[in-house]
Amino acid sequence: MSILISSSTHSILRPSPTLHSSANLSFSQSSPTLPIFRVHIIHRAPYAAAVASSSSAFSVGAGAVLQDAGATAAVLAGSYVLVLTFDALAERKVIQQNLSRKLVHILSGLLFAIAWPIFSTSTEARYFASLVPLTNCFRLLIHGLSLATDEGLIKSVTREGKPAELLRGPLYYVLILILCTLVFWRESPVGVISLAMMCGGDGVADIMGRRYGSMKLPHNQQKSWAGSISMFVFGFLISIGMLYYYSRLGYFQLDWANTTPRVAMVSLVATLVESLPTTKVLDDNISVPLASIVAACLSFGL
Ligand SMILES: C/C(=C\COP(=O)(O)O)CCC[C@H](C)CCC[C@H](C)CCCC(C)C
Ligand SMILES: Nc1ccn([C@@H]2O[C@H](COP(=O)(O)OP(=O)(O)O)[C@@H](O)[C@H]2O)c(=O)n1
Repeated sequence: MSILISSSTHSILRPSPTLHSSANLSFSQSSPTLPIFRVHIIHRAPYAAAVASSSSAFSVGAGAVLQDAGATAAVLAGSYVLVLTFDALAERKVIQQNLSRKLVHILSGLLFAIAWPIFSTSTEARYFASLVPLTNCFRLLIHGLSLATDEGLIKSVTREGKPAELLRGPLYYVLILILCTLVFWRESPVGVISLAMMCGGDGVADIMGRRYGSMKLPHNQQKSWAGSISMFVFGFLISIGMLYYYSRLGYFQLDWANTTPRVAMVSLVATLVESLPTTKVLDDNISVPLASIVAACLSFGL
C-alpha cells in the first residue's frame, strides 16, 4: 500500500495499470504542482474483488492475524527489553539516571514507529500495534498507583523515583503513541512527524539544554537557547529521517522540495510550543505532539 502526498490541487490521479491488490495505491500525477498536499485513495476495479475466492480470502486474513499477533508480541517484548537495558545501564552507573530516562524517551516512540512496517497491511494491523502502548499504559497505571512495584520501570522513566511520576509524562507519552497509531498509522506523515517531535526533538532538547543551556530564553528562564535550537534541529532531522524511511518502504511518495520546508515549519511550531513556560499546566508530552499534529495537518493539507 503506498500513498502519494502530491503537492497539487488539480493533479489528475489515475490508478496505475498494474494495480492488482485490493488496496494498492499508486498514481501518475499529470499536472503542475500547487502548494497544497492532497492524498487520494483509489481502490481496485470491482471485478477483481469477485475473483478472490472466499477460501483464499480467509487464508490471507488468518495469515495477517498471525503476522500482527507476532509483531505485537515482538514489539512488546522490545519495549520491556528497552526499559530493562537502560535500567541496568543506570544501575551500573554506565550512564546517569537522567540521561537514561531521556534515552528511553527518545528511543521508545521512534523505535515503535520504525517497527510499524512489520505489521500486516490489513485494516486491523493498527489496532494490533496500538496494543503495545496500551499495555504500557496499563503498566504505568498499575505501578503509578502503586498497585504493584517495578523498581526498574520507576528508575528508568521517572526523575525522582516516585511511582506517581509514572502517571504524568510517561503516561501522556504512551497515550500520544496510541493516538498516532490509531489515527495516522502508516497512512499519513502527520503521525510520524508528531512522534519525531515528541520523542526526538523534545528528548534531545532536554539532553542538550541541561548540558549547554547557560543562555536562557527571554520568555522562559527554565529553558535555554541550546535546548530550543536542539529541539528544532533534531525534530526536523528526525522527522525527515522517518519520512525518508517510510518513503523508501513505499508508504509515502513525497515531493521533497515541498515537504522539507513544511517539516521545518512544523518543527518551528513544536519548538515554540515546547519553549513556553506551560509545563506545569500542560505537559510537553501533550502540547508538543498536539501542536505538531495541528501544524502538520495544516501544512500538508491533510
Ligand atoms: C521516559 C518516557 C517518558 C517520560 O517523558 P518526560 O516526562 O521525560 O518528558 C518514555 C516512557 C516509555 C514507556 C515506559 C515505554 C513505551 C514503549 C513503547 C510503547 C514501545 C517501544 C517498542 C520499541 C520496539 C522499543
Ligand atoms: N528547550 C529546552 C528544553 C529543556 N531544557 C533543559 O532540560 C530540562 C528538562 O526540560 P523539560 O522540563 O522540558 O523536561 P521534559 O518535560 O521534556 O522531561 C530543563 O529544566 C532545562 O534544563 C532546556 O534547557 N531548553
